[in-house]
Amino acid sequence: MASSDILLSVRDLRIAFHGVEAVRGVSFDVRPREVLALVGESGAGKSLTARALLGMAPRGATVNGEIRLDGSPDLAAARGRRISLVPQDALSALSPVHPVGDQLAAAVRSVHRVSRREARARAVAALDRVGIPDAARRARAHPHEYSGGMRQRAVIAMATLNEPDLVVADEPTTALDAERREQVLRVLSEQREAVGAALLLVTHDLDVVRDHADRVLVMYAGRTSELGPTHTVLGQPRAPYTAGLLASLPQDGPRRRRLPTLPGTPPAPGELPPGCAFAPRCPLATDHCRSEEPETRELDGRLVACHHPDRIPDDTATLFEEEQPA
Ligand SMILES: Nc1ncnc2c1ncn2[C@@H]1O[C@H](COP(=O)(O)OP(=O)(O)OP(=O)(O)O)[C@@H](O)[C@H]1O
Repeated sequence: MASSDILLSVRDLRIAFHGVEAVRGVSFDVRPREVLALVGESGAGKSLTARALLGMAPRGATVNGEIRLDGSPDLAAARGRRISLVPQDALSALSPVHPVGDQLAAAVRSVHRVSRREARARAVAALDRVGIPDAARRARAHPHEYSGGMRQRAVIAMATLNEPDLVVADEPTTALDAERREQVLRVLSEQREAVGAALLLVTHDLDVVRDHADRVLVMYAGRTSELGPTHTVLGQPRAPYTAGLLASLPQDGPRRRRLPTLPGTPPAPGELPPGCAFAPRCPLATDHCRSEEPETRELDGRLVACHHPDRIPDDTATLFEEEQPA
């Protein structure tokens, strides 16, 4: 693939706390305008990975590996301009003491040499674009005067205002109810497309991945479990962990199933088992899995880290299925 097809490249990203790695050598590319979803259970390292792209690793974290934007490792100037963040909690992105419109106008002026009046007009237009009703008046209100969904839309307006190349959205809808979630994801998708940005979308929700992502990176215990086009990975997973996540989704059908069907919990960073970190929860695990961690390799149009990807049945749900007596 030509390098111009790659907007952002991440190679062997490792993030450690006190010498214990929570992200253990993750590599992926983000292509211009694509939506790449990062999924996995809590603690997989999704947020750490996403925030490392913005230089926002938590205090005490040691970050190693290579992150390049358009081939350049010098990301300092790009962060906040060419790469922007939509966080889980809009209140963490907005100052409580300034009107929302002022904050958006300040973001405009941090990048463009325009008058205050022009910056303000762009801020109001951006709020209008994300569906804030009566945007000119609302621009004068403070964040606490907005509903949760409106605040999240205002943050999307702020994150796309300066036409970044990449938006990083870290669980952008977790704090919202189901109806608002759909609305906020739609607004995010519209604004991203309008400015021509790529999106790295951190989520727990495979339905969101299916509906919004071109490709998906499934993370487990700080590593890549599976990475490839969404329809390939979710349509016919080759990592038992992906199959387990899919099996845990509520499904329609004649058979009633107990949920969640993926047994156990992921290991904490300092408590990894020997071999494959997923082995203690994996119905396919062998002695080989319990002694040697699998490398990622290419298979059927995706990357997968598993010693036995060929043993996954076509009907992947049966791998973890627990039928209940009717
Ligand atoms: N500030 C921190 N100090 C120490 N360890 C941390 C810190 N932040 C994260 N970790 C460790 O890294 C692991 C991965 O964290 P991360 O926030 O990336 O998980 P995640 O996949 O985004 O989970 P969630 O879906 O719950 O947000 C955590 O389980 C924790 O062990």
